[in-house]
Amino acid sequence: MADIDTIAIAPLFGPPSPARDQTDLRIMAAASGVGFMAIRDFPGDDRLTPQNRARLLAIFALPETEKEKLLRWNFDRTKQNVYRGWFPLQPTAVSYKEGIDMGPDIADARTAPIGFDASDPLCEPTPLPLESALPGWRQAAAGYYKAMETVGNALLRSVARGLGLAETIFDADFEGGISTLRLIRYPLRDASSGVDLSGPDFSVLHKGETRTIIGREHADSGFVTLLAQDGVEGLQARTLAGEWIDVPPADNTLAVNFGQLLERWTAGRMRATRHRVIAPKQTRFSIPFFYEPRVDAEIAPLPLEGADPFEPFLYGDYLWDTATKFVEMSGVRHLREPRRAKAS
Ligand SMILES: O=C(O)CCC(=O)C(=O)O
Ligand SMILES: [Fe+2]
Repeated sequence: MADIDTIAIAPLFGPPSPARDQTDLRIMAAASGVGFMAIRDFPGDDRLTPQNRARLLAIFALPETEKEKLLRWNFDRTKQNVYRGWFPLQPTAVSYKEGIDMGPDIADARTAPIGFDASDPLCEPTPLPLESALPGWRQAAAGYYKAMETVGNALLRSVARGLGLAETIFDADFEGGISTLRLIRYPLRDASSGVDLSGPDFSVLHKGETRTIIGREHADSGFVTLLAQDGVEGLQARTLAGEWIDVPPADNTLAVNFGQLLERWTAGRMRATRHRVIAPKQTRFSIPFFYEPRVDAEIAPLPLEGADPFEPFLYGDYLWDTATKFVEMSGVRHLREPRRAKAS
């Protein structure tokens, strides 16, 4: 049975060394094999203590009226924001979760970072709770965002080296990136919500026990996802052989999976692994960080031997196409036109 490797990645933050080469190899093996790994031992890993996670997750304790102020347009037509902000529980959806999506503006007060386009919903500002409602929360979220960007950068270079490419090959595309920090709460599903939970969409057998699905099977769309689980199990990854394996939570550790963009970019050398969440016996929280390029990055074939060429595309166009298929983004697809017309 495939296992998920836990890799101490400190060597990635130092000069070239045999230990760094070894780390690159392990990351490459995880990315091209099961497509999941766990990482620990990196700058900012102290942000992943139970106490520091709790500071970010305190947003869920806000009164409903405060959370409603952060809703997106598809859930509240009086709002302007369509991409960033709050998504509420959708009782009849397979994914039973609520939360918030936050962009780079939470960590960088500059109004026009590189690649920024004010007319693009993918660059819109994040609606945030008032400082007085949650003192210190904004600062904690900004610090967390920056720490994850640093980890993402280090993985980016490791992936480049692992592919045998110049380690800086991706750098320019990620300067001014539009990564998303998401906070998720999965409450216990209300049995009286009118959904028949017995169907195969909604429940699976796990170690002889029937478990409800609360996070629908999917692959992430971006480059790499850095996921902090809050001590409660439930996350599962699908192996190449098609079996589901548990991705257990661990303090000061991030579960890492690779996204569809990376899979496409590397002609399948790195795997965008499908994953899902099955319901634990208590409320579950998680903190994914989707590490992403800038909105106007042109994704073009890499100089990889034997890789099939593809038509270059703009990251923003690809992201909109992919992201608007997720249930929390339903109904917004028509609000953004591709920035580059497809060659016909
Ligand atoms: O909650 C989790 O552990 C997984 C979340 C996830 O897969 C996602 O938000 O893309
Ligand atoms: Fe995911």
